[in-house]
Amino acid sequence: MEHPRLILHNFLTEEECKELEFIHKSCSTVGYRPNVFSTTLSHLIATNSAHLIIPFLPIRDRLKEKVEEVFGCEYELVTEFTGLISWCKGASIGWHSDDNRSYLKQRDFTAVCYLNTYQKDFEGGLFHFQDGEPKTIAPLAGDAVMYTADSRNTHSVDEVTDGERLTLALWFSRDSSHDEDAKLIPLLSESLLHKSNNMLCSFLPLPASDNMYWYSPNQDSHHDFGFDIRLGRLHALGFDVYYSQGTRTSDLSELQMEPMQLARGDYFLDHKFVNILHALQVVQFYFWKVCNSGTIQSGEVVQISQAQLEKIIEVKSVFMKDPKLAKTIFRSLEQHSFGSATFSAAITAWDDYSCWPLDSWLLRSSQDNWKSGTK
Ligand SMILES: O=C(O)CCC(=O)C(=O)O
Ligand SMILES: [Fe+2]
Repeated sequence: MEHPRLILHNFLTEEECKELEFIHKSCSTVGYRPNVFSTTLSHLIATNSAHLIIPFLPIRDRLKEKVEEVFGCEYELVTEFTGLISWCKGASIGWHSDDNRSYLKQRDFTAVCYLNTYQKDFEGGLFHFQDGEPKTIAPLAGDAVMYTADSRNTHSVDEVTDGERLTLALWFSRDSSHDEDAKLIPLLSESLLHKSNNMLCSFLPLPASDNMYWYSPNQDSHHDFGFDIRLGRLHALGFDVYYSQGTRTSDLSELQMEPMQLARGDYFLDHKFVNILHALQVVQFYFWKVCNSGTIQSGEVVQISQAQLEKIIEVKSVFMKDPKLAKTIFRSLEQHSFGSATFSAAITAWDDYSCWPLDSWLLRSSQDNWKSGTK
């Protein structure tokens, strides 16, 4: 093959795409390029969200097997990197091959799964190969593209002009010293060991350092411009954030660890979240699982007072220097409806989702999903 590559339609189900989208919109941090956001497996473990790596594992194995088969690999590959990557308005990448840096030479194969769809969820963002066929790929949720990481597959991605273009990206290597599992397993056992007995079943997120969540239009982590992406995502979905103690005593890195409440219009949702990351996870869970069920009833809400409103505005002035920009960056082309009663139901459902019994986890980790990391 002059240009070893393959496109597979419907490689992922719609449900798999939606679950990964939920994880990304709950947990992403600022990425390695402007207007790009990423969620890595090590980040999920480090933020006490290890249960969220589970949906990745079977997909990762399926992809690796497919790549080995398609490219006729004679020995087993290792997964070098697995991550969710989203490109928002303004993101693009010029012609390159994926092994074009000295520290990327171990990358032999690339697999990109599209988790959402061109002209439905975002505008722009077409993928092009420089030579050979197919030349241009319009991302379609569920499709996977696989290619060798060398210069036979030089490619580019057009600038995204609206919405958020989301992919699951993996790189595979022949060099077993670059196996990402070898890094993840110690992190994972550490994270599980530190859970006290009565916490075994619940994963409450622990935010990473606050600058990992700070979007800045010109890539410096300057807190005078840009916004906190957790608040930005909440804001784009119509929520404000309330800390009962206000912001006077805390800076951003302290505040992100504090319990808080969500506000919407002139009322509160009557629930205390352990921190802003927890609130974001529940909100994203709601929009993934519940909001499409329709009926909007009034639920448990509390009227906001003037003094409380002032605290909300204060939080915004710390976390969001540029609210308009946050809405542009995280604009969804889909419309979302919201019902506070169905939201209460989502809080309970989310507790079940984030409750991963340790026994079955350990059982699973000793089985084939992790075989390459433990051999
Ligand atoms: O998202 C894509 O379609 C490809 C992205 C890419 O080329 C890269 O991350 O190296
Ligand atoms: Fe690339």
